[in-house]
Amino acid sequence: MSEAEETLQAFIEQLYAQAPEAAAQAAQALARFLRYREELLRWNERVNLTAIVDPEEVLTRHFLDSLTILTAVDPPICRLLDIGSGAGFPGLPIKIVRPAWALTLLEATARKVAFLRHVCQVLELEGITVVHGRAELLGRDPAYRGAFDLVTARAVAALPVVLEYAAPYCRVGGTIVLPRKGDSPEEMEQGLRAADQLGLTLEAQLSVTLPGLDDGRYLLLWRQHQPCPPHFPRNNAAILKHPAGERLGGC
Ligand SMILES: C[S@@+](CC[C@H](N)C(=O)[O-])C[C@H]1O[C@@H](n2cnc3c(N)ncnc32)[C@H](O)[C@@H]1O
Repeated sequence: MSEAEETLQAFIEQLYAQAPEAAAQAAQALARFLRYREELLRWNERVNLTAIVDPEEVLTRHFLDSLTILTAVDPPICRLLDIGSGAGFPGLPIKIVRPAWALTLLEATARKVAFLRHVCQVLELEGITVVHGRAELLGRDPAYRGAFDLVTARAVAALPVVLEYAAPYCRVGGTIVLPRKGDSPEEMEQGLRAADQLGLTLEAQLSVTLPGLDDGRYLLLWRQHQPCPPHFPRNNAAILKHPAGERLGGC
């Protein structure tokens, strides 16, 4: 077993420590991760899904990195939405170790959606909905509005933009967890102003260190303390041109 595999296994075993039949559940989860990696790298040869192609790095930079979200929030049951999921990160690794959660993967790019549908079938996981669509459009649909306990999005957009994508989906009292890296102080400040407009409060900033990779990752944990105002999300042109929290010019 490689070093990265051992680290992933140890992390999974820790997550299952309290569960009955912990060893069997951890072994099943690890087997799913290895199958997931196999499918990801096989598809990636003909469909561009990820720039991370080293098998060890898939385990750390994709799987372990996704699982660190559970160090911030880990309810027994949860409706989880992963926005801009790409090849499934961070939503699908979380689902592998928390199979009772209901997961929705939202992704705008058709080839990634095709991979997500394929890999969910191969992994034989129930309770996953893969949606081909754009966050700023679906966020206006009453069926999705305030319908999730936990919303995640990794590497999707600048902080104020991703907050506007995420807040409309989060129920009051629910949580948004964003894995981030390298936000400037200005982006962070604008994110805080955006949060204010979107009914969110920043509850925690938790640093994350992956094995052999101390590259300044952190999780931002936001609470939806009041409903997201109905005029959000705006259309994408407006979101990108005038991100929420933007300082207005003038004298
Ligand atoms: C850099 S990739 C990150 C993928 C994955 N979250 C990860 O961390 O590996 C960004 C993904 O977000 C998707 N995306 C960007 N904007 C989106 C939007 N408005 N709605 C849905 N998906 C979006 C893109 O298609 C792309 O797959």
